[in-house]
Amino acid sequence: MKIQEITPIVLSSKEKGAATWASTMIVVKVETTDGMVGYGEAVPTLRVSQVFSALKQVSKGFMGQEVERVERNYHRWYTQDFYLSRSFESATSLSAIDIALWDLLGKELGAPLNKLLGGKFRDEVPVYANGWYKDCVTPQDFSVRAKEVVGKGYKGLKFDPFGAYFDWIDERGLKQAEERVKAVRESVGDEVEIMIEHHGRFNANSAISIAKRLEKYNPLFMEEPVHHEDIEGYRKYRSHTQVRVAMGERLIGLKETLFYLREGLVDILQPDITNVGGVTVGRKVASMAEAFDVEIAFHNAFGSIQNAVSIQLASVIPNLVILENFYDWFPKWKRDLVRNGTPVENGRVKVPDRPGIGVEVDEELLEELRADPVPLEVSDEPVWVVGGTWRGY
Ligand SMILES: O=C(O)C(=O)C[C@H](O)[C@H](O)CO
Ligand SMILES: [Mg+2]
Repeated sequence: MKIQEITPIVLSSKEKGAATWASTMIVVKVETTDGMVGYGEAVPTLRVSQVFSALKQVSKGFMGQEVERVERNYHRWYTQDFYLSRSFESATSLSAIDIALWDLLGKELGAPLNKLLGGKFRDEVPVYANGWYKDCVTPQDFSVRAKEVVGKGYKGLKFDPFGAYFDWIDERGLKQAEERVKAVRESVGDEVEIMIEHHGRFNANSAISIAKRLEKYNPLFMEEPVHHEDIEGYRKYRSHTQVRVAMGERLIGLKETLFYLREGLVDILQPDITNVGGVTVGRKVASMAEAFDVEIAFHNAFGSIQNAVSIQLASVIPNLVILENFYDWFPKWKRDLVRNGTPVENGRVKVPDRPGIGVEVDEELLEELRADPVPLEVSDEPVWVVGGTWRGY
């Protein structure tokens, strides 16, 4: 079965999500000479028009190739693109096409992705909630909302308590962050995991002060405490704190990931299948982390195709700790796009056994939501925060 057509499709709707980046989705549709269709997804955040164009370029490396040779097809583009290790746009395009090829392979064989990858290690995947704290500003807001989330059965919650602070945090910012975290901890009790999202925005000294203030609330991890590329900052943070560090959502390849692992900068790795290199590299990265005794918590913040493939991969690896989940805080259209949903029950998602990545896309809705690949609007609140939280009180 050969690749006949690769179509990037930008989806958008006026319905707001929990975050600006979540208002758009980039889907890739791959059609074969046998008339089969597979789906993948790429990252939109402030890159919609660039990723759309990159997909057109990367697709050229796949046209006419045999679907079944996923590793070889991946390597074909790895061979071609001199700047792949430096291009987020190329990496996410390659990842999206790779996901669609695995989807097709599963559909051709009538097997779910988990079977192609060696079978389920677990029948249900534990997930944590993100996106739940839209518009939360005061400790009281966080406390009330956190209780609702736990009421839905979630056993883990992630949130960013730092408001509009960036690079540097002062005493007032530390106090506000602590009050918010304390409010959540008191509201959910000791047995629910809380995860502190820093969005990679502090210098090392600020991040260290934060860790010292917040460690008593027993967070499962501190996510991206310093800027992604701040290697010296990570080293300093590691040598001055006792907390667990999670990072990895911006990693765009196997060897870049090896660097962070070998340097001992991370305890819980968060690769994103839609930019680390699809299923092909996502699986390798998880195994490499396993050899370093590092656990996996896949980053899973974008759309329903990413969610489906992340559940499949999370079901097969032995070193999964927990999977990110926005499903209950997606705008409705993202849930509707896929006919067979993956609801969260008791903090877990049942692993679907449908062929491929396990989604049946509503093609009519896909056409209705199709939008032009235009740049996203930029406001004072950065696109990467959960909406309405870039504020102090
Ligand atoms: O879900 C997370 O961990 C995030 O950090 C969400 C990000 O803001 C999002 O991935 C930006 O693209
Ligand atoms: Mg993050």
